[in-house]
Amino acid sequence: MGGFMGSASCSSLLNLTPSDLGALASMAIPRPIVLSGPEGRRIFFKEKNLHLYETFQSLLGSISSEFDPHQVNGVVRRMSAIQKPDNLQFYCQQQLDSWGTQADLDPCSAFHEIAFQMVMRPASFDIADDPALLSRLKPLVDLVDSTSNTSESSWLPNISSLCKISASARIYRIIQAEIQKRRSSGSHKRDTLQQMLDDGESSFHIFGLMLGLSLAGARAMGTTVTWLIMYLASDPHWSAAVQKEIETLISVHAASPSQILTETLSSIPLQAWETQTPTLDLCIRETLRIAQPYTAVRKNVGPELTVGPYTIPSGASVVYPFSDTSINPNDYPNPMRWDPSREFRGDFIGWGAGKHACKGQRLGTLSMKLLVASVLMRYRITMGMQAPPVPDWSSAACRPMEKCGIKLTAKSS
Ligand code: HEM
Repeated sequence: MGGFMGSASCSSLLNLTPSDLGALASMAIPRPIVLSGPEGRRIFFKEKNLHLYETFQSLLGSISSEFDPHQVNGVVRRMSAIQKPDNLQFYCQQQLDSWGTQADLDPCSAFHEIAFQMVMRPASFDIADDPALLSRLKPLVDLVDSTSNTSESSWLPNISSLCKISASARIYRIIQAEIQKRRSSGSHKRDTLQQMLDDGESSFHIFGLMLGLSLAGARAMGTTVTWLIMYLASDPHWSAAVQKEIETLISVHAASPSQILTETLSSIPLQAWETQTPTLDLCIRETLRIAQPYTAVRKNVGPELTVGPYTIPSGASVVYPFSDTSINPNDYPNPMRWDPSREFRGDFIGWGAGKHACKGQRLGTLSMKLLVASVLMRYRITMGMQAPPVPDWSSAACRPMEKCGIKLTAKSS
């Protein structure tokens, strides 16, 4: 299977002229309040009147009036039966087969495609198995996602809402067609789409789930796994330690020495992935710290809040940039150095914190481990650089600061 990348731009979806854009840009809304420091962080993640979902509603525009991210939580919980290694490993194998014995990859896209597919798999087997459909869906989700980013949208909600409404409407039509197809085929699959249909959920709720999962999971996972692979490629010590750990896992679980790699990786139980890969866990944690330029957003839905000498009015938007701790030299000396053995002095917020902490942590971690294990066991990875690349914290896409590529060469060739 080849890749399924495509692109859609906001103005091409909406047919906006430059003067439309200018008029929309002039309709600014108040800037958000930025919290920082240990006390600001504590309030941001613990204060019950700071709502995530209220923010979602306003960021996604009017089409999302039925969008219910609470439901995403419930579904992610129900997904646990589906997030098994054998369900996900197939996609790593497919993608790696398409790369053959040698591949020069763009780090900004190669692993994002497979992350999108792995996140969609528990949601709908049909969507994840259809490269053409993924090619149509991913650029639209990317568009909704990019315009949802608070640091990049410059708080111009009028433009971004229009983009979101248009892209969301297209996603809705795609999902609706999938629902019709599943209903009319009479087939009964063991995915979340089927569970929701069996529970009598509306098309709009199913759309909300699909969009919610891909927004919450796909970009974060694509970015993290890309950086994890780039750091391992640049660090022989940690790369060797991770490989050794995976080899041990394989030797314990392989049915026979001749069993093919992909079959063995699929048959390693979830519990073993979760408890017997401490080195990989350290590498993932450090990558989440250094390569996640995320800004969390909330809305104060309660009465005004007092933070030291400051007031957060009712209705105000509040943000917490992860850079406040993740790359703060007081919390992490030499913060841009990737060092999985470092001591964590600040609060680790790689999966968020408090009641909105990531619900896809297990699925995300398992998917990343499977992908890294498949790549490391099959290929030699080189980056052709003296030093590891540096993540650009000024862009939500977290591109490397300098142009670089990932070269994979099959170990057997
Ligand atoms: C490496 C992969 C991932 C990373 C780094 C990540 C990170 C995060 C972070 C930092 C938050 C907190 C956001 C905030 O406080 O505003 C969050 C929330 C969330 N994540 Fe993830 N995530 C990942 C994968 C996934 C996946 C695969 C799914 C589901 C398929 C998922 C579902 C969610 C959901 C539903 C929430 C909101 C939880 C709530 O509001 O209670 N995430 N994630």
